[in-house]
Amino acid sequence: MTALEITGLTKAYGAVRALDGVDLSVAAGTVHCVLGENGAGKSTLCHAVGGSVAVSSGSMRLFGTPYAPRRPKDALDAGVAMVHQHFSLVPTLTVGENLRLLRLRDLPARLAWLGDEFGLTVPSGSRAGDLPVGARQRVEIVKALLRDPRLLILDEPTGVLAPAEVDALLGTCRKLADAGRAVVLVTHKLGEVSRVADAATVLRGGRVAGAGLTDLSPSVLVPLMIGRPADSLAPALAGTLGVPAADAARTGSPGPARTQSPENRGPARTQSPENRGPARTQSPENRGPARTQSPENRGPARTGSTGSTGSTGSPGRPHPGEPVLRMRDISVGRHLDRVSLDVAPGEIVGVAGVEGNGQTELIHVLSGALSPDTGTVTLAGTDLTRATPARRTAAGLGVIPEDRHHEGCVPALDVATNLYLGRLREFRRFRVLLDRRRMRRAATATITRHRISAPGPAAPMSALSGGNQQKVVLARELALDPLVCLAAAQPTRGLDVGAVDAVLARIRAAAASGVAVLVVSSELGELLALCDRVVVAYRGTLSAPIDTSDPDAHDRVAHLMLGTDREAAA
Ligand SMILES: Nc1ncnc2c1ncn2[C@@H]1O[C@H](COP(=O)(O)OP(=O)(O)OP(=O)(O)O)[C@@H](O)[C@H]1O
Repeated sequence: MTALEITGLTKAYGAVRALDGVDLSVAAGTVHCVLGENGAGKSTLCHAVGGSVAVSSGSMRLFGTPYAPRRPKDALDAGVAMVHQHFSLVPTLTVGENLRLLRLRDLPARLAWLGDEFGLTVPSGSRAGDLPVGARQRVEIVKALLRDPRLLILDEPTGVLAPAEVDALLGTCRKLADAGRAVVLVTHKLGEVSRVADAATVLRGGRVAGAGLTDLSPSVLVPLMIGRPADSLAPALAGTLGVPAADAARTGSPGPARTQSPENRGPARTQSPENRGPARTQSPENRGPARTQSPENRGPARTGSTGSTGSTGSPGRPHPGEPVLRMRDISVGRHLDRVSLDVAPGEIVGVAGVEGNGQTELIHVLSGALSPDTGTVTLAGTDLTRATPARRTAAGLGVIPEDRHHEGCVPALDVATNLYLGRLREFRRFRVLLDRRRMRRAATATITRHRISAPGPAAPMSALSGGNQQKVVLARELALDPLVCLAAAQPTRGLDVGAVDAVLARIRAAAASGVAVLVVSSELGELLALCDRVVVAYRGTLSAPIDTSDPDAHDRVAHLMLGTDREAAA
């Protein structure tokens, strides 16, 4: 039986054809993945099925019956539930209050059923806005499942989940499918596709590039998604794609080079030292200031040294440079307990950890969204502990927040303004007027350079796909002048594989030009490939830094993340 049959679906936003004659067939009892690069039309397709976007033409059938939802309620009544890319919880209400807004008569019984059947529980008494994004996402999933849908649509649900939560969610998808329901899952992670999908459809530029695919290997899917072969991507992407590093190694692709020179290319990172990419920082050639011509890398004179987070300089590493970012004794409520962290110019330090262990608060302290109870933040000797965002920007601190839809951009403003937020005075005319034409010209160049898929610089941010909104935030922070330190939370979350490749290269280029880089990520493989050192956030504390060239780095970090190192020590 076909659960969902879509024929010739078209949706135009002005000149942009978000969907252009899309056909899709999802069989009952299956999990069907929808893939494609940022802006390919995946969310628009989900919204059309979920009743929140009115299509221009085309038709749908749901379990054999004509289906044309005009609003989300029509979809819900027909048994279609959707988990959106952006959160829909009311942040000021508790989780329980949010769930009661659904007006389901037997809510406690349904919650108990979800707990028994899928192991899904929610912190009913917590304020939704206080939850880490992973927990919020879990509540969104519970909200959708409470309605016991025949068709569940999940638009990139796993980006914010910890590995164990991803496993649980994929298990839930499987159970639903095995019970005769159907699941449409949008994801950028090819590892998830091969684990859970029965079939996949790839969209490209609003059209179907591959329909009903059952060979779900990266070598088949990647070219359909981004128009170039899988082996053109760096193996550092293995973690992000969710494919085993060995898969990437088989493709023989270039290594996680810190610079673009061929000498710096190498094989995939695995746990054995032989398979490590080449020394990323040891040779002076790799550290050179290599200041590129792009505006992203303009900045003050830098040492180009790979510094240290302090305690554990490993043998063979160059003499660490003086840290430029110093966080000292930072405490935030019960989230951070006297945490200290240093990053030197040219160094990439990663913060690993299961979500909810203080990483979010660490970035909030850097962005100024949170004032620490104790401690100081200094950048190049300037105290920024309680500085305004404008002063942080002026000091050269770029911050890419975790929840960029709410914290990183202003959806109602145009793309150009979002690209230059905090720097608008550069485009002033006669001190007061904003020279929009000049700003939009500059924005157009940035849009092209960063391959942002947008109708133009004057388009509202809300018209961009999730991944492209993220690219705008990244482009803005990388373009700070000076850029002394970049703190990026989950910088590749929600990006397609080609964009992840480009973002990692940009972060490496920034470090190569002397920028101190702090990356918070739940992608352990990505952190190990990208960073010089990794510290692990666990229950509000940070571990001593682990050198990523240590052959045991992966295992050590994994143990620290789970707290099992303490058990072993005990
Ligand atoms: N409200 C809107 N107004 C104008 N254009 C829009 C609107 N919503 C989406 N678009 C455009 O439609 C196209 C498809 O967007 P969509 O969000 O469906 O992409 P996506 O495949 O989900 O991308 P991502 O992986 O980044 O989430 C994009 O070019 C986007 O800019």
